[in-house]
Amino acid sequence: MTRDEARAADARDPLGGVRARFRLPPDVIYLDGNSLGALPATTPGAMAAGVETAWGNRLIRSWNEGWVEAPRRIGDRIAPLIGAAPGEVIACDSTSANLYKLIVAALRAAGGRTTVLSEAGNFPTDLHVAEGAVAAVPGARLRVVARDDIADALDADTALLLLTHVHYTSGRRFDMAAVTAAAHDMGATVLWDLSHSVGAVAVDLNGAGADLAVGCGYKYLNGGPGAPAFLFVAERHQARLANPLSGWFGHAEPFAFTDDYRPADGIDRWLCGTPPVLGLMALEAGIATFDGVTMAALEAKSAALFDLFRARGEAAGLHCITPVDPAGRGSHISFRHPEAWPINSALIEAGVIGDFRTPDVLRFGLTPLYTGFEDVWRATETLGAIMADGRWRAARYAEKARVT
Ligand SMILES: Cc1ncc(COP(=O)(O)O)c(C=O)c1O
Ligand SMILES: Nc1c(O)cccc1C(=O)C[C@H](N)C(=O)O
Repeated sequence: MTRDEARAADARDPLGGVRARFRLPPDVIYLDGNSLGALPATTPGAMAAGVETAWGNRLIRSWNEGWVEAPRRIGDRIAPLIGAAPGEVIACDSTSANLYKLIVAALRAAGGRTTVLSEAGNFPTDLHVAEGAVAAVPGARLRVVARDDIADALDADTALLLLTHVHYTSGRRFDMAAVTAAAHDMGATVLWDLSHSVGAVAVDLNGAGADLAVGCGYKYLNGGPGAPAFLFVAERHQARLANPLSGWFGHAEPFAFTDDYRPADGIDRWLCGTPPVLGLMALEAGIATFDGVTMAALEAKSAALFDLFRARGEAAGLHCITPVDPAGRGSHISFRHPEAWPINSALIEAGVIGDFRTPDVLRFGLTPLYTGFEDVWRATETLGAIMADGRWRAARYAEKARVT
């Protein structure tokens, strides 16, 4: 594809107009929306109004004017993006905290089964939180096996299978329906981490018979740094699972101010403390960037961006580690190169923002709401130039940053 052909592809892209829903700096090509989504154009105004009017003028009255329902309202807006029904999703806490709540709850309801099974190389917080969660449930243990050994490791003691749907480095995607069915055949519950899936690929939790899920608000949902996360509990599990973080916002009647804890019916019981209202405002504006956009359209564009990136990245001398089959991957593309760190640093200096994942992965987010074909063409042109002229060998690119 030539640059003109990339421009032509942008001109006929049905999602081309959606880019205007974002404020992107003109001097960079942003390919890290899989880690921190771009700023939606409406977010500054929504936040300013929320601060000045709702907080500044309406003050505490705002709790009854939309604030207290925000976790549930926003959960219901996330639901269609992940194949969930209204009342099955709530926006709250961080992904890590939501993992803890659901892992402990699932273990306590597992009828004597004691094992949480997960994948070696899963996103660290999933394994770290699982380690802490099993320590909180007497007799429970965490078993971590290689991806290819998961099916065989499911057994009569598996209480919970904890997997990340789209892997954060390789981008490999599990077949949610098949894995869920295999776990159910063994009598286990499944908890899916959708952090790299929500807003990136079509997810059909109920179609797959999924039990539990969590996911991030600040990546493809464009909710802003540290945005509230979300959790999903299938309707059929809602009455039997208890939130171990039994805070007052998950109480049936928080404002009855009782000494005893009585959980709310339905998804509201997964709240713990006072919702972070300002963060929820930004998350709501982020989710609105999906209005009128189908996941099928996003997936189709992501696949086309991927093909262009892969061909030109490999031509530049990098080895693509993300599966070629669109059904087997998410919406980012990763390459392996022993000098991934300095190459990524040189790219950032040249205005192409992707990221590095230890030890040797270069990762680029393809976010079809605001990434175009010419962006990919220019980014890979820059990558090719950096590889050809070897500028990444300069000493300054070797310096490590605190956050990668
Ligand atoms: C798979 C996965 N789970 C969880 C998280 C993050 O969790 P938290 O938002 O609690 O830091 C990330 C990214 O940070 C992730 O990639
Ligand atoms: N949450 C992050 C942060 O606070 C700082 C830097 C990066 C992140 C990320 O989201 C990392 C991301 N989950 C990943 O897949 O690598």
